[in-house]
Amino acid sequence: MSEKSFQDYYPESLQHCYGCGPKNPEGHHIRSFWEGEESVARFTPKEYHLAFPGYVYGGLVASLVDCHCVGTAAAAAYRAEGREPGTNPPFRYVTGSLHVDYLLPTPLGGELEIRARVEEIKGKKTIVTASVIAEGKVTAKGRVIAIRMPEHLRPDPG
Ligand SMILES: CCCCCCCC(=O)SCCNC(=O)CCNC(=O)[C@H](O)C(C)(C)COP(=O)(O)OP(=O)(O)OC[C@H]1O[C@@H](n2cnc3c(N)ncnc32)[C@H](O)[C@@H]1OP(=O)(O)O
Repeated sequence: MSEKSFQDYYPESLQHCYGCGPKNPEGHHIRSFWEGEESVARFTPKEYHLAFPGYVYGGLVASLVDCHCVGTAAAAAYRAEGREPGTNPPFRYVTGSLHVDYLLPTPLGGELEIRARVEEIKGKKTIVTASVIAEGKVTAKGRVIAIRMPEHLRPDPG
């Protein structure tokens, strides 16, 4: 895929996240994009991502919600300022809170779609909600409170 994802605009030093870092060879490489007012990520779990036969491990589902929503918070911050992603100063967010409701078992074997919406931007806090969709059904819903990364956690202050 040639289009740049939200995560491709993270500063290089922050591209190693296990969930979404493009530069983590062992990671999930979650990639998020705008589709109008929603953001979308697509991910196909591997056979070993199972919880019980035929269904996806809930921790993986939570990771998909987490990284997709945190990436959406960063992308939304650029949008709110009318700036292109990747322009300086870069926006960086971490997870303050991650809540997931598992509505149905998520079937293993096909592509999952994670669709998110920004509910609120208030100072350094952004609330993002997400749905995980498999075979046309919403199997999980999530809510993330993403917080602007504090200075002391930044590997590349600026
Ligand atoms: C970009 C990099 C790769 C992507 C990362 C992928 C996602 C991740 O896995 S990140 C790793 C997991 N998360 C962490 O390790 C974060 C650990 N926690 C922390 O560092 C801090 O507690 C942190 C940064 C979340 C908040 O600290 P701080 O900046 O001092 O926040 P603070 O000023 O107290 O609060 C700001 C606002 O956020 C809210 N808030 C802060 N923490 C939380 C929380 N845990 N839950 C809910 N709300 C919170 C506060 O209530 C406040 O809201 P309001 O403005 O409405 O009063």
